[in-house]
Amino acid sequence: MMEAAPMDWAIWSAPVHATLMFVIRDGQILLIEKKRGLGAGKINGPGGKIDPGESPLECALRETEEELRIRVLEPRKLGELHFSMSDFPDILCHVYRAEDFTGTPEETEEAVPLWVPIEEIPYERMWSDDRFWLPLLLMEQTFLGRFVFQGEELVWREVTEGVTIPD
Ligand SMILES: COc1nc(N)nc2c1ncn2[C@H]1C[C@H](O)[C@@H](COP(=O)(O)OP(=O)(O)OP(=O)(O)O)O1
Repeated sequence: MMEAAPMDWAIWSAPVHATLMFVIRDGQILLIEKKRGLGAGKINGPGGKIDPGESPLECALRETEEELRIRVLEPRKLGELHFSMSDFPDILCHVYRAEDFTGTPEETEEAVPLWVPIEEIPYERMWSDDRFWLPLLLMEQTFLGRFVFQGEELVWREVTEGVTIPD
């Protein structure tokens, strides 16, 4: 892991904005096995890219409904992830947590739902940044994560907790 940031985050901006949604209930977290798109084959939360004219919250709700057929209730934004990528446009990702939803998670063309005990989160099957911020979301702490990837290898990271997160 490099010591100094390999880029100037003060002037960084992302061409792609996206979302992730994590539902936590009864000591378990609702994850997906992603069937297509960026990160296909990995375990992640439901989510996706923000459409033109859509707010981050609207996107997180829409993507969760499209991928799992559930409607999340009272989500809270807890974090932001800034990804500098080598072979994909950079991404700013808004991260939400919720405890309740309507409907029953079901497999779709995009995702397979997975309920996992929070002590058994399969980080080895997830993007390698996740282990550095998902524990904060589980503790209901806010966070700003900045990550530099070369391909799928995480080469630099910085995670700040307890920050004020914009909507
Ligand atoms: C680089 O590290 C990442 N880590 C994590 N945890 N999640 C990531 C990372 N990079 C992207 N993501 C998330 C953000 C989004 O939820 C998805 C990517 O969105 P996707 O490409 O699937 O967007 P859709 O709009 O659903 O796809 P289509 O364009 O195919 O409709 O991954």
